[in-house]
Amino acid sequence: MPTIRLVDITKKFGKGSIAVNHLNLEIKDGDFVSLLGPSGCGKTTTLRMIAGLETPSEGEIYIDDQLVFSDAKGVNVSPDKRNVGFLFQNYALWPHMTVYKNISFGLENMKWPKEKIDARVKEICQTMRIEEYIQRYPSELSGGQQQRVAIARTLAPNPRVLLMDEPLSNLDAKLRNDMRAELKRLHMTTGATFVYVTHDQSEAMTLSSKVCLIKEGVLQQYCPPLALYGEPANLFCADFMGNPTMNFIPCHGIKKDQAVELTCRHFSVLFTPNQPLTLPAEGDYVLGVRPEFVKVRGEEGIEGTVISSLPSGMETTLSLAVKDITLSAVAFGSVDFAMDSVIHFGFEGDRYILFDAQSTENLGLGSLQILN
Ligand SMILES: Nc1ncnc2c1ncn2[C@@H]1O[C@H](COP(=O)(O)OP(=O)(O)OP(=O)(O)O)[C@@H](O)[C@H]1O
Repeated sequence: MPTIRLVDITKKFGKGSIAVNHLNLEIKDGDFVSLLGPSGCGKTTTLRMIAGLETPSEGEIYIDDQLVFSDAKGVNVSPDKRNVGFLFQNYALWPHMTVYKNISFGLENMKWPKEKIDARVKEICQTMRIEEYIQRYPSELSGGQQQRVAIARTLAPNPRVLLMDEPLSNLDAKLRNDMRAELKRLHMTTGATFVYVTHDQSEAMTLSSKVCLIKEGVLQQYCPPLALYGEPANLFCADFMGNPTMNFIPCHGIKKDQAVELTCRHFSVLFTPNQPLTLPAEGDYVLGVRPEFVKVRGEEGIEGTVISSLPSGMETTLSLAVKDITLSAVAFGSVDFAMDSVIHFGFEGDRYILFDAQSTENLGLGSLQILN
């Protein structure tokens, strides 16, 4: 049973500007969904429409099969009746209240009995590992501790759905990592549905069970993060996921039975698709190669010059030039390649992607064989 369903949701601000364009999305019970995309693509607007803080221009929203918004039927359930919790970037705790009071206050407003409130506050403080700060004021806590209190406050009423808008963006890198792990653990233990706005692809990648990648208000792809990484729907999705980013090599292709001979300016390769493809006799393509699939070898393969080599301990990121084509490569382990040295590289496996140069769509995955 889906928890949240958006049906053909559009949001227009003023006259021309369309923030969200005919969005259809089904978020299943217990999912951890990230709304991901560049600044201004409509992530926050989408989250706020689910919460009831923004009114869609068109479409319908269901939460737990209850219709909470419909322009056609004139339904618009108020935010406090949607049984969702929100956590925003500026999670302002009440400075004049202790941690205990910050958490209990909302429950008191909901007319919970006193003993139940007390038990719940203690329980949630234990879950968030903030029991020892229960009598402190926010000013006596670190940023990470304050953030944990804010999460505890949001989770206290047991919302089935937790909506979060870049909740970690004010924290430093180390704390952000700790809080990511905390959120993931929390998602497992509460069994709640999390909807999480971020513009950080690595955050979406590591946290979510599904990623909803949006560009200019239009949904590009909605799938588990590894599927988005390995089988991006188009060039935009491929480029957005991964760091260093995917190599895109423009080429001209001529069909050879099931395979395509690709001429990429300074070298040619034979692309053999994993599944049969229907392709024209000739066409323009973009070959997508993840940096980890550029395999640096001894003396065989395509010749490249090392522009830069960045060993980081576990892996080494290389920038290679094949005349005027620049490629990134990631080699496992700490290997320092000398600047300007000549190396050779090849291709292994079957995760290379053929994109249509015009439509930018992913046509299929396959393997590569160097021809010259
Ligand atoms: N109240 C508003 N009035 C007019 N335009 C708005 C309003 N709120 C958002 N927009 C516009 O709608 C579009 C989507 O905004 P939104 O805040 O949803 O993007 P976002 O993906 O969350 O961006 P960011 O990552 O920068 O927060 C943007 O072009 C924005 O300028």
